[in-house]
Amino acid sequence: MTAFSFPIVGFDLDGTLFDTGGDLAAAVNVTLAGEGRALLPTEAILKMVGAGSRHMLGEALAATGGCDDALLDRLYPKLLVAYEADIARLTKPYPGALDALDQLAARGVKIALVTNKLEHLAEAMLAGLGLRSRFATVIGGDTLGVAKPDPAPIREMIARLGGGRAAFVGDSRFDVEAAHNAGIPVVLVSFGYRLDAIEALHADAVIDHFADLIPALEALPA
Ligand SMILES: O=C(O)COP(=O)(O)O
Ligand SMILES: [Mg+2]
Repeated sequence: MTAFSFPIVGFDLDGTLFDTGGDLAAAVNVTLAGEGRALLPTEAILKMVGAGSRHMLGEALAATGGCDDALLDRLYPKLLVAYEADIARLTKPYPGALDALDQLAARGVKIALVTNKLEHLAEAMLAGLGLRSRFATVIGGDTLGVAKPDPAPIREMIARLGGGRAAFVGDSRFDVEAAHNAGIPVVLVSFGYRLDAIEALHADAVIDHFADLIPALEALPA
């Protein structure tokens, strides 16, 4: 078998490999309820995911009566406690995600997780689902002090995995920009948590199902 075109493939977590929206939305709503705020529908909360959980909470507070830094500082720890307490209750891999990881691993590809979730929460979620061993490395939004769309997490992924040609798979503007800022191509999944229209993001490829991932990676220009 000839070597796969990308010896390193990185994945975003929320809305890409894992449907985390139910548990994220529950934690946001527990936090809003504790403040006497109105609850938000899951679909509204999903549009707030991508730039980290503090940003998500800020948007949720802004949408339910207002937000300032002092309020966010006070409620953010509560959100994290609520989320970690139930981090893998509704969360599950998207259809075909684990198969795609298996197929890449069978081709000798090194697989990374690069998320804007806090690293310890990403680790807790993976441990809760028994899936940590699928990833050669996990880089969170707080691992380097800068998060996607900064290219640093993508560059760190490539460095940790020994260098070589890499591609990234994500669901949001933050993923496309981080990958392109690091100079690597990005495959966008159409089913994740996205505020922007797909066409506005200029991904190198778009897939609707993980069964299409390997052909999409193979079709990317060398
Ligand atoms: O925590 C977030 O807002 C987003 O996390 P992600 O980078 O895995 O999509
Ligand atoms: Mg995402």
